Amino acid sequence: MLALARNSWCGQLLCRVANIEARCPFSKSSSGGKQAEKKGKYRIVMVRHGESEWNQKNLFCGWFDAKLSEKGQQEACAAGKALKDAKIEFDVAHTSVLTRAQETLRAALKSSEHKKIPVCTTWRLNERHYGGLTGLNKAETAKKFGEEKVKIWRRSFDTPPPPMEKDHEYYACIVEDPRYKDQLKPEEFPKSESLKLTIERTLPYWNEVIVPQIKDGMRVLIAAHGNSLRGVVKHLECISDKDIMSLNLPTGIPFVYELDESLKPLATLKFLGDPETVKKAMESVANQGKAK
Ligand SMILES: O=C(OP(=O)(O)O)[C@H](O)COP(=O)(O)O
Repeated sequence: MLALARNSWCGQLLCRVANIEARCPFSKSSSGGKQAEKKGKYRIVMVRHGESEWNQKNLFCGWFDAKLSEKGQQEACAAGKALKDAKIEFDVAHTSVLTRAQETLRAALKSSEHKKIPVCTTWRLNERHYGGLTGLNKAETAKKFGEEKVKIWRRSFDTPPPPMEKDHEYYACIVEDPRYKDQLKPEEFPKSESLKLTIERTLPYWNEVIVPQIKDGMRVLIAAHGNSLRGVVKHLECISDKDIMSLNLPTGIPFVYELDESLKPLATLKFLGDPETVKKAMESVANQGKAK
């Protein structure tokens, strides 16, 4: 069953050839000083895309296909430089179907002067579907519904935002996007997703496509989104449903996991960036839901 599913997902992947230190302040164990980094049997690197035009305007984005802002493009190039400085190379990359993640991947690989590698795209790495909130300003939504409510919509584990109905301004451009035609039946299309639901469709791809590649010794890079990556981080680090609420991933700063033979992280995620910058960027993401 799983093997079949794996083949079918692989078949659906749009694989193409692309031309393309700081510790995480989130975890107590991440604040440590200058101990030598332990090297794992395997390594995985992930990056949330650079700032998008909708991140810049502080809008709930989800499956809307926003492009990178100019700052986001610079962040993507800086991510590539950080990877190059850390001498980290890849054999394969995975990304979502959304332009902001793909642009980030392309720019990062280019600025790191990386060799051409296969790039696999899948809707399973898409950002969570933000439902009826899509296109709304986060601060204005907090003013209208209260910061607590917005925090629940943004960060609770299993409360999805209100559904996106057919008359929603962005319904048609998302549901009728031809990139989903062979991947999702109309009835399978999410109307909104909690982190739990996002994990339920991301993890099978992680387990069936990415894990086998890592175990085959391939060096893997994932360029995706704030919440699809929070799901992967939650899974890898076995973070509780409650504690995951306080993880806010910054845009455009790659993070690395050293993994043991069973793919258990040796330590929490390590950002390739200045600790103070990473901390501020994480706080800034958390504060997007404040009424201001
Ligand atoms: O589309 C989004 O995420 P993305 O910018 O990582 O793709 C969301 O709007 C992120 O918002 P959140 O940080 O309020 O969950």
